[in-house]
Parts: sequence; C-alpha cells; structure tokens
Amino acid sequence: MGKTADSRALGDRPDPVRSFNRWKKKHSYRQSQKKQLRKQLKKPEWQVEREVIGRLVQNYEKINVNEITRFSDLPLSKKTLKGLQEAQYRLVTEIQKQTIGLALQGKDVLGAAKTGSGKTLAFLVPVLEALYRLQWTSTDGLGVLIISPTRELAYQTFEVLRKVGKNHDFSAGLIIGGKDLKHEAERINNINILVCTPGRLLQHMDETICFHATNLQMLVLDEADRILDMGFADTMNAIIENLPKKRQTLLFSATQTKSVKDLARLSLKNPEYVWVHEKAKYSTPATLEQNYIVCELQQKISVLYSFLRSHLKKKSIVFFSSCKEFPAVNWVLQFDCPEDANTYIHRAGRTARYKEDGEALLILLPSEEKGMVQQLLQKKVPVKEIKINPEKLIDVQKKLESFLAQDQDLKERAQRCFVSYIRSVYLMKDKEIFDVSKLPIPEYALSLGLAVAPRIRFLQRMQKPPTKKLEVSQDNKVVESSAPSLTNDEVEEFRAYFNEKMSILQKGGKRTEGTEYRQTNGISDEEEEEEEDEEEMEEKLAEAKESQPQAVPGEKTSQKTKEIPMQFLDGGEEEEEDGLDAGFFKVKRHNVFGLDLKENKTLQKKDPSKSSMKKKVTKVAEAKKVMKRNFKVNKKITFTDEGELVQQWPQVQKSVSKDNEDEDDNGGINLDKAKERLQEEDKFDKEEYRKKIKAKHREKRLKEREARREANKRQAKTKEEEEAFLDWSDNDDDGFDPSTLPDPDKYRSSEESDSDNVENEISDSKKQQGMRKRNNSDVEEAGPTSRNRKKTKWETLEPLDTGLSLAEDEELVLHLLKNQS
Ligand SMILES: Nc1ncnc2c1ncn2[C@@H]1O[C@H](COP(=O)(O)OP(=O)(O)OP(=O)(O)O)[C@@H](O)[C@H]1O
Repeated sequence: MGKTADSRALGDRPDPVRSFNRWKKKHSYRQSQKKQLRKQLKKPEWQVEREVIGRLVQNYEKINVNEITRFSDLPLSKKTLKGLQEAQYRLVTEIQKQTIGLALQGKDVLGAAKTGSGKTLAFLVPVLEALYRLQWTSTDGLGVLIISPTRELAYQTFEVLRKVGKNHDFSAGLIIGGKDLKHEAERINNINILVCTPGRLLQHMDETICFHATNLQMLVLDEADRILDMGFADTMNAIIENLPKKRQTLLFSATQTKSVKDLARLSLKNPEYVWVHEKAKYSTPATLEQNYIVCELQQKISVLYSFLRSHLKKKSIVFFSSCKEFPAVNWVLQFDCPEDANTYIHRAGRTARYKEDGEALLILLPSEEKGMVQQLLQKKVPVKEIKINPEKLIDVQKKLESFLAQDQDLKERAQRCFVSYIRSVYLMKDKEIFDVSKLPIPEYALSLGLAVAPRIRFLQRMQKPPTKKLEVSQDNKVVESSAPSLTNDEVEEFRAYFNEKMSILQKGGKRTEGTEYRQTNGISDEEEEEEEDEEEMEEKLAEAKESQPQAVPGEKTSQKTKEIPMQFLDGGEEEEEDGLDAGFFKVKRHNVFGLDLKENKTLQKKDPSKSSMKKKVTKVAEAKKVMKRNFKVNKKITFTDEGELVQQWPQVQKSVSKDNEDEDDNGGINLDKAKERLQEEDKFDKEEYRKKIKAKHREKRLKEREARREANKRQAKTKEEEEAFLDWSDNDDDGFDPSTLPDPDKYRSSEESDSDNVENEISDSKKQQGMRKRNNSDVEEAGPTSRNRKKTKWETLEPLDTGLSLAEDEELVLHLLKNQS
C-alpha cells in the first residue's frame, strides 16, 4: 500500500533531474539543428561585403556637400573610417568636402586649393574606396597610381596612405628611386597602390619586363601643376601612353588649373573643376604672413646668417635654387628668387599648414623686385616689403674667408655654391627678372669668402659680343641674324641634365674611371666634374642653338636647379649666443646698405677675379677644334733590327681580336661584338701594362742591387776611416780640432742626394704603395749605418783646444791629412 501510495505520490511529482535531462537533450538537439540551418544559410563574407558596398554606392548619389562636416557623413567603408579616426581625422576640410563625393561617384576631378588645405586626404580616401568597391586583391596587380613631383612629397603621401589605409588589405609601395632598380622591380608587381615620382615610374615602365598597368583603375596627379612645371611634361606623356584610357583621373594642385593643352594629354572625361578658394581674397593661407626684402647679391649671405641667428629657436627652411618639398616649418626663407609666382606659393606653403600660423620671407635683388612682386600680386599673394635692421646685420664675409682658407672642402663647397647660383640664374626663363649679365659676380664671390670668382666658361662665352651672321634674305638683301635664343624645351632639357649632374655631385657619386690619373695629376674629382659639366653644357648649348634658331616667346616654364648645401654656414653659429631678438627686420629705413655699397665699390676696384675671367683654352677644347677641322695625324714609322715595320705614332691598338673587326663592317656596328672586343682589348692592354711594370720593376731592382753594392763598398771604406780616427783619438788625450777635417755635411749631403735619387726613381715608377714601401726599406738597409753614427759623433764634438801653437796645429793637421790619403 504504502508502496502504491508512494509511487502515486512520485507519479504526481516527476523526477526533476530526469525531466531536466530530457529538456536538455531536446534543447541541444534543437540548437544544433538551428546551427546547421544557420550555417547552411550563412552568406560568404564577400557576399556580405558586396551588399555593404552596394548600399554605399547607392548612397553616393545622395551625397549633399552642404551636409558634410565629418568624414563619417560620407558613405565610406568601415575600414577607411576607422583608419581616419585612428589618425585623428574627423572633420573634413573644404577641399575634402567638395571633392571626395565627386571622386566617389567615379568622376574625373581637378581640385585646386591653397597649400596645406588637406588635398592629400581628398584623393587618398577615394583611392581606398575605389579599390575597396572592387574588392581588389594583390593578385589584381596595380590598381592606383599616385604620381608626385618630388621624392619628399611622394614619401609624405605614402606615409599618410599607410596610416589611413592600414585596415585595408591592399599592398602599397613607394617607388622614388634612390634604391636599386632590381630590388624595386622584384616587388613592384605585387603593389596595388603605387606612390611614385615620374622619372622612376617611367624607368620601370621601360626596364622592368613584367611591370604593367593594364588593370589600372585610377591615376592621381598630386601637385599636378608642379609635375608639369618641373619639366616632366615629356615623361608624363610617355607614362600616360602606357596607361589604359578607361580609368578615373584625379588632379590636385595648389594653384589654379593648367592650360587646356596640359589637360588634353591626360584625356580627362568631363572633369569636375573644384577651386575651393576661387573667391578668396588671397591664394595663400590667411594664417601665412609673407614679406620680402630687397638687398644686393653680395649681401645675401650676411642677411641669411643674420636671419638664422635671429631665429635659432624657430624651425626654418631655406630654399636656395631648389624647389624640393620639406615637412612643415615655422619659417620659410626663400633665399633665391623663385622662378615664378607658383613656385613661390609652393615653397611658402611649407608653413602655415592646416590652420597653423607661419611666416615666409623672400629675398629679392633690386633687379628682381619689380617683376616678381608684380607676378605675386597678380596671383593674389599678399607680400609686403620690409627693411632690414642694419644694426642686426652681421657681415660674415671675413669669417667666411677665414673658414675657407682653413678648409679646402668648405672652399670647394663655396665654389660650387657660387657656380650653382650663377647657373640657376642663367637658366631662368624670365629674362626680364633674371639677367645673369647684371649680376655683380666678383663681389658675390667675395661675399662667399672666395677671393677669386670660380671660372664659369658658359658665362664668359655669353659675355663675348654676339657674333652676327650675315645671311642673304629671299629678296637677296644681306641681313644680320641675331644670336639664336633657346626654346623652353631646350632650357628644360638643360635643367634636367644639370639636376641629374648636381644630384650625382650631392650624393657624392664619383666616377672611378680615371681617378688614378686625376690623383697623380693633382686634379680633384670636383674640379674635373665641374669642368666636364661646363664643357658638356657648352656643347649642349651649341647643339641646341644650331638646331633651334628661334625662341618661342611668351611661354612659361619653371626651373629646378641645384640646392646649395646649408652646412655652408655651420661654422660660427655655436660659438655665438643663442636668440638675438628678432628685431632684424624692425627698422623701416631705405638704403640701409648705403655703407655696404661703398665698401663694394672699393671691392670692385681691387677685384682680383676679373683677370680670371679671361677665357682659357683647355686641351679638350683644342682637341675638339682639331677634330672639327678633320686633320690627319702624321705617322711615325720605324724599322726593327729584323727589318720589321713598326708604327710608333699614332699608337696602334694591339688587340688580340683585331682580326674580327672586318666582320662588323657589313651592316653597322654589332654592339655585342664591339663590347666583347673592347673587353678583350682591355684584357690585352692590362696584360701589356702588367708586363711593362714587371720589366720596370726588374730594372729597378737591378739598379738598387747595384746601388747597395756601391754603398757597401763605401761603408767598408768609411768604417776603415772611422776606425783609424777612433784609434787615433784613443791614443792621444789631447785631442785635436775636428773643424780641420773634411766637412762631414758635404759628405752626407752628397750621399743623401744619391739616396734621394733612388727614391725619386722609385716614386717615378708610380708603383703600388706596398711596392714603394718595400723599396724604401731596401734603400734604408743599404744606407751606410756607420755613416749616421759618424755624423752624430761629429755633431756632438766641440772644437778642441789642442794646447799647441798655431804652427804646431798646422803641422798636426798636415800629418793627419797625409795619413788619410
Ligand atoms: N581633415 C583633416 N583634419 C585634420 N587635419 C588635416 C585634415 N586634412 C589634412 N590635415 C592636415 O593638414 C596638413 C596639410 O594637409 P595636406 O598635406 O594634405 O595639404 P595639401 O593641401 O596637400 O598641401 P600642399 O599643397 O602644400 O601639399 C597635414 O598636416 C594634414 O595632416
């Protein structure tokens, strides 16, 4: 009963453990079913992404520029937004607000905005979004090309890209040269976003076999105006030829759109022009204070020094003739007048970036003032003239003179700086502003601490009165044709040429060929290069003038020239006190340099450099003249003892491969064969040279052996003499007067000259250092050691008083001399 009652009771109350277990089983079954179902239903990631992209693209059309204040107001991918936020970019700038939407919509955009207004992000955000939209992967290759005019700018852009795009999976690369081309070539194919400079890019297009841009989606020209201004027009044309026509193009610059001609080459499709500061009163940032001063060329270096001394605590950047880009600074000092207003704007734009303050100072020569200021005002650049406070102006000429006298390297730098400046003025297109013939050249050299102005042959040539050709016109009248001037392209070509040259010099790139010759002849590499530069420049000028008799008037080009190293002034700064007050520009008084001008007149009188301006005829120039005249060189032929004919002059190349030469005559030059032959000839020459050197060495060794033998004989003789003398002195305590004996110095010097001769002969043979050392030691060993001992003894002996009468002394001396002979 009890049991029945119990079981009923249990039946009323189900076992909670059992029911929980049952429930648990059912639940987990249901869960796993759901999970499986979800798994079956789950979309692949790419599909989800596609949907997100789809929604974003739909929103592109709805972008309302006026409603955008933050990046998050734009339909951007989460990855881009995250990157922007992490880099602390939240609010958009005006150019970003106005162009990002258009670029997202796939339009070609031409954006212009003042310097430092955020153009970089205005194109980088659409770049990231474009590849994201296409779900670009590394296997898709190059998707976006960003071209910058300078390495520095490309690097800065790349850095921003790295920061903002770090959440995306694209690969990005920076190709700006300076590295091994091969090293770059190995990596370039895996790059999705390539930031580069035009020259290097074209080099890869030409030389890297598997590099192509067939999949390119977007081309960005950063600082488009600079790219075209800096003489890259031809390079750009060649690059664009290699790009697919179907692509999006974005152009950004700090100055307004370029001419239609320039834009045509980019084959833009209905581009959107965005010039955010079109209505602005000024084309430069409002926070940028811009001034200029006028001073004579020979005072500029002192002005620079005084300026730097007054602003030691500020970050300053000094532009010489270059237009390179640098990071943001407080002060921009344009030491040399920029070639045009656009260049000025770009340089000044290195300060006062993104709402920051900044100051810019431009130094102008009196001859540059009118033209340059006019240009700047036309471009809505508000520059004001200020005057230098003469009390704060420190004349550094004497200091520089003494630095240069002590340091040859510094002197060479000053010389390069001098030549570089004159060249840059010479190459300036706007001859109304830049007239090299009006520069006070000797005074300028003196101001740099150079007593003599370095020779500038292209200038001397230019300063010669122009030779006027007489031509017969169509109506048979004799007319005078003036000296032809250069076209823009030629000037650009020269610039590119010199930039390359100067960059080699700056990098310290030195040719190894002929170094030995220069060293033995006391010619420094720099002198040599300088000379070659000038010669090549002359040639180029001559060629250009011959081929292009007429200049294209009115066209503007810009200039990119060498940057003068700033270490130039390093010398005196540390020793002086920091932080003179900035009253450097306070006094507004005209003709503050009246005093200095007087000084300059006196300097002009005693100018020593004028004589150096006379044209020197170099051997190279002479040789060229001879070649032009087609002279035939006389031959000198001699006979050997065996009756063989031997041509002594001009020397005949005795190459082993000479016989093969004829084979090439059939059709032009076979370069590979020629190369091979040259290598063989080179080997042959080296072998010949080695033989000659060996023979010379053998001859020298024989001579030395002979000399040693002679020396040993002499040594033996001297020893006998010395012993005789010592014997004698030992035996006679009274001593004697050594001055009565033959002059030991005469003896020594005659021997010394002998040994010198041996040494000279050795050095004349121009052998390797080790060889020379060995020979010297040989000579020393061969030298009569006893002779040295003897000399020391003579030197330490005092004239002795024999205590005898003069007549007795004489007798003694005669006796001694007799003994000697
Ligand atoms: N939205 C933003 N918010 C905050 N800072 C920004 C923003 N956009 C750009 N900047 C900052 O402003 C500065 C200038 O930007 P950027 O270099 O893009 O200017 P730019 O117009 O390209 O100048 P330039 O023409 O002289 O090269 C940079 O320091 C950048 O970090």
